[in-house]
Amino acid sequence: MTSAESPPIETDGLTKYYGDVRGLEDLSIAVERGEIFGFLGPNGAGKSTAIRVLLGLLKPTDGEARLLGHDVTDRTELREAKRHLGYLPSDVTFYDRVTGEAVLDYVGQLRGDERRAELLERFPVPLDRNVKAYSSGNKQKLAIVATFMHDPELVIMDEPTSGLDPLVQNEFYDLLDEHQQQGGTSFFSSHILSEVRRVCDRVGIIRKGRLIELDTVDNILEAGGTVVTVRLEENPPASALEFPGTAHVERQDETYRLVLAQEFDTLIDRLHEYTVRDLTVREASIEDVFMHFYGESEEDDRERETQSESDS
Ligand SMILES: Nc1ncnc2c1ncn2[C@@H]1O[C@H](COP(=O)(O)OP(=O)(O)OP(=O)(O)O)[C@@H](O)[C@H]1O
Repeated sequence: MTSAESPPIETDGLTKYYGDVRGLEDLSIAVERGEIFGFLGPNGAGKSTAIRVLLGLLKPTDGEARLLGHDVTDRTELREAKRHLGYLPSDVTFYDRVTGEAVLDYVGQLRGDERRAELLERFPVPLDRNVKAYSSGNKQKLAIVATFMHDPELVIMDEPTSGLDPLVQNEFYDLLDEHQQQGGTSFFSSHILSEVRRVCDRVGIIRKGRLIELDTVDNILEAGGTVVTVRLEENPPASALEFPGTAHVERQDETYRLVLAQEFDTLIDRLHEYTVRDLTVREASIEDVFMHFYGESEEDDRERETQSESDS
């Protein structure tokens, strides 16, 4: 299969353990050509591990990964894939004591730089200054220029907008849109839900190394579109208000906050059993909808388990 026919990113059962520590478990995804794909999950979920395996920087423990149709565990194939790939790491580091200009010259010689002048106009940096003296925002802008200047088919980015001010962020989102319009594919990890809403077509959410959701942003938002806050006199446990259609229920004293699809009939049936003191309904934000995928940290999980053991 030629690279033009295969998905730009394809993994099958991809797994990575660091000794006994699970980094990533059984990841199977296919990112389609022209897609902007967001890779989300809480700290330590396995996003960077997945990205590093995809780039051939880490050897998988099990499973397969292909970039633009090339097996990333085969050196020759990986080299071929990288000619058409842009990579923006999360912790951008450049060799000390070189100018921004020299960094771009070096990367340009390796991969090409036909978009360099245009991108520098959009993401200006002090080219003649030593990169060591760059602010974190300028380092990130230089890295964006270096990532996109050979006009790659596929870009893989680890938290690309960290350190950027809002105007530069917007310029970056426009760049992703244009890249997409020209048939390019983007895959990036992010913690910023507003940017996911703004740019992503589809997201994969991982937690504790495993993929727990894979869908379009629109479908995910539609499935959990409303936030209901209700105050009940009887103080039942939060689970009393969980039913198919609720994405998330949390309780604080006598107030319950539900994120749910438009399942109002079921909700009203449930509430019928209680004395309702107060009720408000509003449209859910992306934070409301996505938060339950993040859920608690492993520490909170343990705390909750301990709590329920001592309650019983
Ligand atoms: N070099 C390593 N050696 C041992 N364990 C590691 C190593 N790198 C990552 N891990 C572990 O693998 C798991 C996944 O980490 P990873 O960095 O991929 O998460 P992440 O989703 O990128 O997190 P963040 O959002 O904080 O960047 C974590 O439990 C982490 O502690």
